[in-house]
Amino acid sequence: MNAIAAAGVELTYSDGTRAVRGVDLEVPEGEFFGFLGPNGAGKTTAIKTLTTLLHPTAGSVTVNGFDVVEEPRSVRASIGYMAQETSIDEELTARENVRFACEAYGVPRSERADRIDELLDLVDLADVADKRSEGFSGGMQKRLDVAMALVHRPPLVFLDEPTTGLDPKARIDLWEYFREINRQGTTVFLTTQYLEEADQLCDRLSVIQDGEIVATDSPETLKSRVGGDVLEITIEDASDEERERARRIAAESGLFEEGAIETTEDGISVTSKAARRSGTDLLVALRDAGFTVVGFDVRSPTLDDVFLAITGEPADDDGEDGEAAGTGDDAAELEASR
Ligand SMILES: Nc1ncnc2c1ncn2[C@@H]1O[C@H](COP(=O)(O)OP(=O)(O)OP(=O)(O)O)[C@@H](O)[C@H]1O
Repeated sequence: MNAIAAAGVELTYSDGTRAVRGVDLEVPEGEFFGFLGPNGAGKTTAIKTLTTLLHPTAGSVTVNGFDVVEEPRSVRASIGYMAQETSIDEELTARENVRFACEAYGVPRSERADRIDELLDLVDLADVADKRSEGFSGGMQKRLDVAMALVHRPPLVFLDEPTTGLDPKARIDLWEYFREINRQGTTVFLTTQYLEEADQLCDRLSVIQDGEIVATDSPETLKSRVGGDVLEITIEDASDEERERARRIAAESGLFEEGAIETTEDGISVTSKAARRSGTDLLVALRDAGFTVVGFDVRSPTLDDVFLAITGEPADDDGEDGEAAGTGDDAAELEASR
């Protein structure tokens, strides 16, 4: 069975913003599925629609076999949801927070103590179980949030940008817990703006841009669409003419038969399978043509490169930033939907 099945889902806010436009989605049970997109792409709106916090303006969604509009209570009882904003009470200890979540989700009293220990252990907070969560680092708070989302052993858990704002170490730690949850059989639906996160964790992912899914595939396949690594070269005197001259030299060098060669703000970029192999040859060709190269970098494709390759446009070309508008009305949305 599919854990999530969405067809033609639209979500238009009351001010007319079409945040989700015709999303079709199927997530089989057991999958680690990602929703990848830049700020304001519609990830949070989509996740709130799947978790019953917002009503779709059109289309249909079933989650664990329940219709999100007809059977919202059954949907909620069968999912865990870790929102972007933490749901922990800083006045309470880690254990008290998880106990509170057990009460909220109706975990039978006799099972609570064991469940709390098991979950605090899973997210490595057993040692600080009886400390007030006030002093917890961002990463510890997120881990506690994860534990609280899992108290009722949901077969499906939604994680909305769970590692945004964390340092790299805390992020990598969290990934391990997410993997473990998935290994134990829980379907995971994760939204993220980080390609690396999606790459590390997801079996499959959809790329969302301006409310529409523009690609769905495994991370490997998506990255391969970029067509190789990205070589970035910075030149001294990066006037329009000089950047264009450098671009032509790269294009005519014969070093990169397949791939894209473009001017950038301060030089050129080459996206090609041969980027690593032939990068130094290009440096020599540029030097011979009188250029002074002041920067040189070969890197794996990033989210922006995937976006560029898939859509032909940089990820945030339209300059939209949904963060402020996206978080301001959460309480009202929750109220309205209950
Ligand atoms: N309550 C709201 N009312 C009107 N427009 C909204 C509301 N919430 C979000 N939007 C708009 O809907 C679009 C999608 O926003 P959403 O928060 O879903 O994106 P996101 O991909 O989750 O971004 P972020 O990474 O910033 O959370 C944006 O254009 C945003 O400005």
